[in-house]
Amino acid sequence: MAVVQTIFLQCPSASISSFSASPSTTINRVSVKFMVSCCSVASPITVVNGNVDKRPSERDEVRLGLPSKGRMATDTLELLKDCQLSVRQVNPRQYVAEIPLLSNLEVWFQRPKDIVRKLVSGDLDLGIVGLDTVSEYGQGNEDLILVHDALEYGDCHLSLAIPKYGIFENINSFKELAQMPQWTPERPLRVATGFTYLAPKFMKDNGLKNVIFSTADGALEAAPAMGIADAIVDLVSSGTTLRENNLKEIEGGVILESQAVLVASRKSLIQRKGVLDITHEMLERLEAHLRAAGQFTVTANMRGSSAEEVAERILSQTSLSGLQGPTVSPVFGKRDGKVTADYYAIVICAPKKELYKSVQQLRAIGGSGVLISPLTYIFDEETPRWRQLLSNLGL
Ligand SMILES: Nc1ncnc2c1ncn2[C@@H]1O[C@H](COP(=O)(O)OP(=O)(O)OP(=O)(O)O)[C@@H](O)[C@H]1O
Ligand SMILES: O=P(O)(O)OC[C@H]1O[C@H](OP(=O)(O)OP(=O)(O)O)[C@H](O)[C@@H]1O
Ligand SMILES: [Mg+2]
Repeated sequence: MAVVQTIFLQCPSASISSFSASPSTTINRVSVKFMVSCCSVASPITVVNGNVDKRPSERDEVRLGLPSKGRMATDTLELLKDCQLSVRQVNPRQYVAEIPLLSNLEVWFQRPKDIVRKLVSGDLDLGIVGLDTVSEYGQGNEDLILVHDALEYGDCHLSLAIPKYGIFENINSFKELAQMPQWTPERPLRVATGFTYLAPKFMKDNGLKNVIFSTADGALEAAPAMGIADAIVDLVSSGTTLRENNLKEIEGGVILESQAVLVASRKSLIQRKGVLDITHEMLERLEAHLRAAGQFTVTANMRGSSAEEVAERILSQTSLSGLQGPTVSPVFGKRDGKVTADYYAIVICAPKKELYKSVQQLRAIGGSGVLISPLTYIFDEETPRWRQLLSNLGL
């Protein structure tokens, strides 16, 4: 008969990967139950005869992890607010909050990397973080599913950068860097990075063997000038930090393009009650908002002999097609005692980028009184990402 033991580990930043494997190798025919207490959230992992129990922890609430600090934190709350999913947090030091519109959902504010770790461990069901964080801390774990891969903020890329000066002056591509005779087993290329999974993987995948890595939490860009490293792998967005530190990116040196994403645990989506429904609603709202954010509603009046004739004129112009096509409605007036429609009101959606072009095209075909208003949401019949998610889950 199996013996079950419970051990409590108290660790401020416990990650499952740091300890889950070792006990299972030494304990045979004995079940050990660890309680990992981390930021006041405790969840059991049961190791039965060497196998980690992957059942979701016992709780009824669905948990969404949001960044507690850093540049992603405010933008994430703003995006949710724009989707009418405002987060209610009693005070900023409280790590648990709610979205009143989504009952049975708990919001947990966590560091981005801990959101990914807790999705993997089953302590969170959903999370919003940068793709770079999912890739670095998720390490290709198949339990992590990207529900929405482009939330349109937090844009940056993970890149290899080298000095502009010295032996690197004429090196402009990864290939040239890899072929430099300087890198040998005795004197490898020294790379400083906080991305200790993605950076070595990239080097290995691209065949650069003579390389070693050092890690630091911030201000990596200083490492080459300090003589600690030859190159760095770090996030770049405006490129200012690299420029100010005399570093350059090289062709073939981009490891990952990143922006904020909505990520979920596959296990939670399939097994935990309520997760799929909440995910569906969040996805619909996010898609509807993000689609609308790029468009304006344009209304105008046009003289015409029939709705079809007006529609034909509109459809002859490339920037005026709208979502499904223009809405054309008669505007009735009285002429010689008879009710007639000499004018038609038209409503279309136009991409923000093409706004002025749309107005010019409308004028060219006889449009007048052109009104432009912001669009809040565009709900389609079904979001393609939802269909994709269901098929990914085999549902
Ligand atoms: N310069 C940048 N511009 C845009 N987005 C960025 C930039 N740097 C990072 N990000 C995105 O924001 C996320 C959070 O980065 P941020 O630096 O704010 O927090 P952090 O790295 O967790 O904290 P810290 O830098 O204090 O360790 C990153 O994972 C990335 O997705
Ligand atoms: O291309 P840029 O717009 O200059 O941005 C890039 C910088 O932004 C991030 O640093 P952050 O501001 O998060 O500071 P950190 O080094 O303390 O993480 C990143 O680590 C780069 O250093
Ligand atoms: Mg940072």
